[in-house]
Amino acid sequence: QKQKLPPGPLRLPLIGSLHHLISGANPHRIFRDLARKYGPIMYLELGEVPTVIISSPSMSKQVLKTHDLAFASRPQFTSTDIVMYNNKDIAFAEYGDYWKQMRKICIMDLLSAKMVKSYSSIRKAELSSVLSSIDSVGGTCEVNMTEKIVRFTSSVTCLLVFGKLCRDRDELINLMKDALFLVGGFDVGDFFPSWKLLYKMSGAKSKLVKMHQKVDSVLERIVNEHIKNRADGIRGNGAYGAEDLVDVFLRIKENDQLQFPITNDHIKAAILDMFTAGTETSSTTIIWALSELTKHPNIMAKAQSEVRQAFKEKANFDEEDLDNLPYLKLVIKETLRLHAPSIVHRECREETIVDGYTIPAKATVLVNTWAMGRDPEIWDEPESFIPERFENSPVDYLGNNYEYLPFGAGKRICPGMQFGLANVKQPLARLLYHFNWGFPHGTSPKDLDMSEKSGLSAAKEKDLYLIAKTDQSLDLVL
Ligand code: HEM
Repeated sequence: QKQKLPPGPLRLPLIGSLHHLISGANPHRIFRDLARKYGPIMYLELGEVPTVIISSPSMSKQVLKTHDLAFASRPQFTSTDIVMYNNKDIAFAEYGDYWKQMRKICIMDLLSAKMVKSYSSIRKAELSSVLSSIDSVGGTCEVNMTEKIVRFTSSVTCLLVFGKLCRDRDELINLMKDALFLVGGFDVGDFFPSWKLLYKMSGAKSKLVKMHQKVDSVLERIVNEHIKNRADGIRGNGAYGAEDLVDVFLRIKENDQLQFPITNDHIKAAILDMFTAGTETSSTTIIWALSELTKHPNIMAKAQSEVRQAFKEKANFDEEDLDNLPYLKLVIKETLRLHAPSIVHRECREETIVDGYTIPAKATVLVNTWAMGRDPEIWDEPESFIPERFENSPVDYLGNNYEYLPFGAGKRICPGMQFGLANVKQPLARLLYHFNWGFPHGTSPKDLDMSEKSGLSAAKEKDLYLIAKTDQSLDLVL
């Protein structure tokens, strides 16, 4: 029987639909514009790779719920294969028993609610140091808030993963940043998997291999230090005496019931996931929220008044109290509508019929969550930042509302959701509590550039510079 592929633009010989991507615009915008013409399930060929773009809630539900199992794999890229130890991590692993084992460890042992709570002291201490550094500028000079926030989320991840053994933190953070950059990029060879020579010719492969060797030697050294400490009877290398994530893995490694025994490579790959999947996503959300708040002074005033009221006469900034900030929660939800990671990547495991169309096995399936977050068919005034739209609304980010999928949905939904939200909520609350915010001299909210970078996390392209004046009348110290 002849396949009926979804509709899509004309494909050129050899390059298929790749010419649509050469304009340099962000892929999520290009796909949104094409979908307006060809519909919410659209077929492209990016070089040799059959690709299906999904852009509506009902089609997303088909892919992420009705046929969840058929779409539970990830496309495999040269870059992740090299950097992630042959995709031995969680985020890029193919669907199968190995991924199931690693994901279970991630959910039960690394990112459970109990563990997320136990990371609170790390968050608090790192945040205090960021706040003091902002305060030290004294409200006179502009502060690069992008730099401060990226440093905060990377430091929290470093301490969480490597504990006290995270000695050369700056070096490690920079190294991870480089590795992340390489993983985020497409290589031309990924579009032409049968042309092996292209990988070599593009030069990207040798760059990746060199970077991987550099990262690997640092990670190997740190993992081995943990192994030595364990052999010497030191069980908790964590920043505050408990286990760090490498300790947790080494403990699990000793369990001989595991279907796939854990090696150093598995540990290093999972560690890299914490940086690639967890760090930029959290910092991007904080930066966008702060940008939207400073751009909208009325919303800022409302959120700030809620935070200051909630912590009035408190002795401490306890994480439990952050649950009593309903307006801040709406601000975060609205930020995640407009500025969530742009596209959810999946791979079709077996030929599947969706809405009467054939999705071929091995096709890459991209759910354009960014486009749905701004679809005028779904949202009133979709381009405006209105936290109140989520007030008394049942729509949440738990993966059941297919118009709003900041953490994805189904089998591969983000396992770091609670950790990510904790990493976003606390810094935002404290930044609003302690400081009054303004724009650098001569600029105003309308000058704030809100364009995004290309890339999965849809981060803000230009760094956010603000003036932060410490409000001396408040009870809590930095
Ligand atoms: C605001 C913060 C975050 C956002 C918006 C976010 C978003 C996402 C999205 C959209 C996916 C793809 C889901 C899918 O395919 O359906 C994902 C996957 C993933 N995320 Fe997050 N994430 C965040 C924070 C974190 C954190 C803090 C961690 C861990 C430290 C983390 C670890 C992961 C992992 C391991 C995966 C892959 C899961 C799998 O393939 O089974 N994320 N995330």
